[in-house]
Amino acid sequence: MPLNIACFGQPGSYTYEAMKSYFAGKNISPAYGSHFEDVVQAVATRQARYGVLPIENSSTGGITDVYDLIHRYDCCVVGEKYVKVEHCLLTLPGTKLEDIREVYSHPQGLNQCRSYLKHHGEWQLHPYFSTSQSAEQVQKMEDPHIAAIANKTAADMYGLDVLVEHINDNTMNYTRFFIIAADMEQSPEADKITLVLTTQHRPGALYHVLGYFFYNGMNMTHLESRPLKGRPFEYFFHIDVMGNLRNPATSRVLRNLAEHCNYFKILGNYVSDQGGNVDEIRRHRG
Ligand SMILES: O=C(O)C(=O)C[C@]1(C(=O)O)C=C[C@@H](O)C=C1
Repeated sequence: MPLNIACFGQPGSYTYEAMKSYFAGKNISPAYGSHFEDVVQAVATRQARYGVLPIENSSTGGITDVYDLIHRYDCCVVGEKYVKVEHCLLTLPGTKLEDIREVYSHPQGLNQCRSYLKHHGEWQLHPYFSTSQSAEQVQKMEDPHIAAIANKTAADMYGLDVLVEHINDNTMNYTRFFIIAADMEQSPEADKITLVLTTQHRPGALYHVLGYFFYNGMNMTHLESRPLKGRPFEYFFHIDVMGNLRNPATSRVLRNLAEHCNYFKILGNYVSDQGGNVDEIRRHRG
C-alpha cells in the first residue's frame, strides 16, 4: 500500500523536492494542495498519513502561517528536511530580459529575490500559490512578457527556459520543511523536539524558560513567537531543542518546565535532518 502524502504546491515546487528527498525509496502516493491549510487539513482528517510544508527559510525567517495551522489543527511534527533553494527566472522559450513586464511567484520566492527584483522596478510582481504553479501559469498564458521565479525542475516540467540563474539575494538560501502527521511518532534515534508554550504574563517569564534549557545543557535551535488570539501582546513560543524524550533527564527538564507555563505542548520528537545541506550551512558559518 502506498503512503498517502499531502504536499504543498504541485510537482516542481520546493516542497515537492523536500517530499521526494524525505520519502526517497518509499512507495508514496502524493496529493497536492495550493494552500498550506489544504495540506494540514488533509492530515488532520487522516485523508493523508503525512503532510509536507515549508516552515522556515534561512533568509526570510519563519513561515508563520504554518506554525499557526499545525497548532490549530492539532497536528504533530514527525520529521524535517532542508532543501537548498536556488531561484531562477523562467520564461517561455525565446523570451529576452527586456521583454519581461510581469513576474509570478510564491510570496516567499518574491521575498527571497528582493535585491534582484529591485533592479527591475518596472516589473509588476504577482504573488501566486507556489513557485511551481507560477511556472505552470507562465506556460499556460503563452505571453512572452510574463516570467516566473521557480527552480530548474519546474522549468523542465513546464517547458520553460531558465533565463537567469541564482537570483536569490542570499546564496546560502535554505528552506526547512516539516513532515507532519495526525499522531506522534517516536523513534530511538529522534534527536530534536518541537514544542509550543505560553509563559505566565510577568517580567522575566521567557528568560526563565530559556534558563531551563541553558542550565540543563539542552541546545535550543529555534525560537519563534506568534501572537495569542484575543490576548494582545501575549505570545505562543514555538521552540526546537535537541533531545530524545526517552532520555529520563530530558523528559524531567520538560516536565518541570511545563509546570511553569500557562500552556505547554510537545508537537514532536523526530530525527533531525543531518544531511549535507545542514553541514554546508554550518561550514559556511565557520
Ligand atoms: O512555492 C514553492 O515552491 C514552495 O514550496 C513554497 C516555498 C515557501 O513557502 O517557502 C518553499 C520554499 C521556498 O522558500 C519558496 C517557496
